[in-house]
Amino acid sequence: MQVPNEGHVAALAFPFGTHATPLLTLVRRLSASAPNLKFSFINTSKSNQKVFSKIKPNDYQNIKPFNVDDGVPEGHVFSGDPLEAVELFLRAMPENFKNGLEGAVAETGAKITCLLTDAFFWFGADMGAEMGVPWVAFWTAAPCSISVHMYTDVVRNTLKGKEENGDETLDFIPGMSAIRAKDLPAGIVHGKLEAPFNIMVHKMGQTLPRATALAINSFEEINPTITNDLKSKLKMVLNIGPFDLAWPPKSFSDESGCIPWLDNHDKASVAYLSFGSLLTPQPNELIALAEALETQRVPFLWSFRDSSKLQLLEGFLERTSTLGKVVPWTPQLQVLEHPSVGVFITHAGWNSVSESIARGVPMICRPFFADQGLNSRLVEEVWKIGVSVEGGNFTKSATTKALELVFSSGKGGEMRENIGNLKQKAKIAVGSDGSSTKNFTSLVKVVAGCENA
Ligand SMILES: [O-]c1cc(O)cc2[o+]c(-c3ccc(O)cc3)c(O[C@@H]3O[C@H](CO)[C@H](O)[C@H](O)[C@H]3O)cc12
Ligand SMILES: O=c1ccn([C@@H]2O[C@H](COP(=O)(O)OP(=O)(O)O)[C@@H](O)[C@H]2O)c(=O)[nH]1
Repeated sequence: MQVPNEGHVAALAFPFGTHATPLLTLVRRLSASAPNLKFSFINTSKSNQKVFSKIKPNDYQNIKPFNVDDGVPEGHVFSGDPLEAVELFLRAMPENFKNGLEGAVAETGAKITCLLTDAFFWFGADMGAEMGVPWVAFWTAAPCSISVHMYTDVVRNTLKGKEENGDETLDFIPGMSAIRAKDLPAGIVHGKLEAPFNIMVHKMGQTLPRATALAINSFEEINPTITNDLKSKLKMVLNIGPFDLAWPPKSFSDESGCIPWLDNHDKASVAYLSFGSLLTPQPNELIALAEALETQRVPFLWSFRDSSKLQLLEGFLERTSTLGKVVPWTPQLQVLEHPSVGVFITHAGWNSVSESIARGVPMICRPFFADQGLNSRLVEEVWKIGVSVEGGNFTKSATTKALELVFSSGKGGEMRENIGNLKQKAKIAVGSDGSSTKNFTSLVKVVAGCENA
């Protein structure tokens, strides 16, 4: 594809959770398709160090990181509340990004020709308008969750006064008839509606119609009804994923020897556990998980990021040293790809759910916050490719029941068939004539400033 324009794209990253990593992957994909473009990746220093440390300098020749203020005062002592860093950052926006943009233009000598931001940053609409450039919003979660944020006012008005136990369904929103009020992210109908993060996400839902394009790390066929509804409300909706299928990493690191360990196990026999980059279950749930795995003698590979909590499992780790393996981090894509992995016990973060679908691994979901409840509901009730933990948190009995369901029941076989079908649809979407491939071509044209994208 001919992309004639010299251009300078500013990418603005949300530095928490797994947001900056997929945005950098997208920027790298765009840079590979449009080598004439310059990219400035504007993010906090801490998040830039994390995401750029995972790739080789040769992999980002036209991409330059710029660091912005994270809003944390000099000498600040954190309370331990994970929301504190997020709210300090939100207070620094959008001034910190305006300063970042000025720095990028000054250093490169090239004015910005396209604004590509995490979809959270609703102010991209005003910034793009002031600069006279397209604003492309990038949503790193599922189409379903962006939809509920666009319908927030409708949800609030429709459910007002009706919500008792959260079982009310959103059948008044296209594609949402299986979703309950209790599955929604906080800040829509439950939680602190006026908390800074929830105000930001509410404004996002109201402002997205001003975006030139909304890019999503998903594929149209995963939920056609929601995709078509979003297309009826937005200028351009471009599902361009799953990224890890569309643009697979060339290499990976397996410092803990996960793959050789999996090689010694039978097909579909291992439970893989991971709760993303932010979360570790509470002690009682960790112990319940361990008891279920040990009693059921299920081989397990456990990505356990908070080493300070490992001592909770001391006896368990000794007794199960020949049954399971606990590591601080795994090459998750390659682990899910391995034929020995039979189930993914997950928090249902979108990247993890998408990666599990792309590799055909059924899930046991234990959502904690944000969009995880939504994703878990889609897994269990819409796509029928896994289960949510009964009662909402890990107990020995609920975990045992979920493991038996996936590994040993007819329903488990149905889940494997259903996720195999979704995996096939994902592969077609990223194929040479697939919907995600076509959408990515359109996105390159928008970002490169080509007319009639
Ligand atoms: O890192 C985060 C810190 C925080 O205080 C709030 C969130 O919220 C969300 C979020 C909220 C609402 C929604 O509809 C989607 C996401 C965060 O997004 C994370 O996105 C991941 C995909 O990139 C994944 O879906 C995780 O489950 C989300 O936590 C992060 C934070
Ligand atoms: O041991 C691990 C655990 C997680 N991940 C990756 O971390 C991301 C987690 O993103 P997700 O959206 O699931 O959750 P979040 O981190 O935002 O809570 C996914 O891409 C996983 O492949 C990984 O590579 N190794």
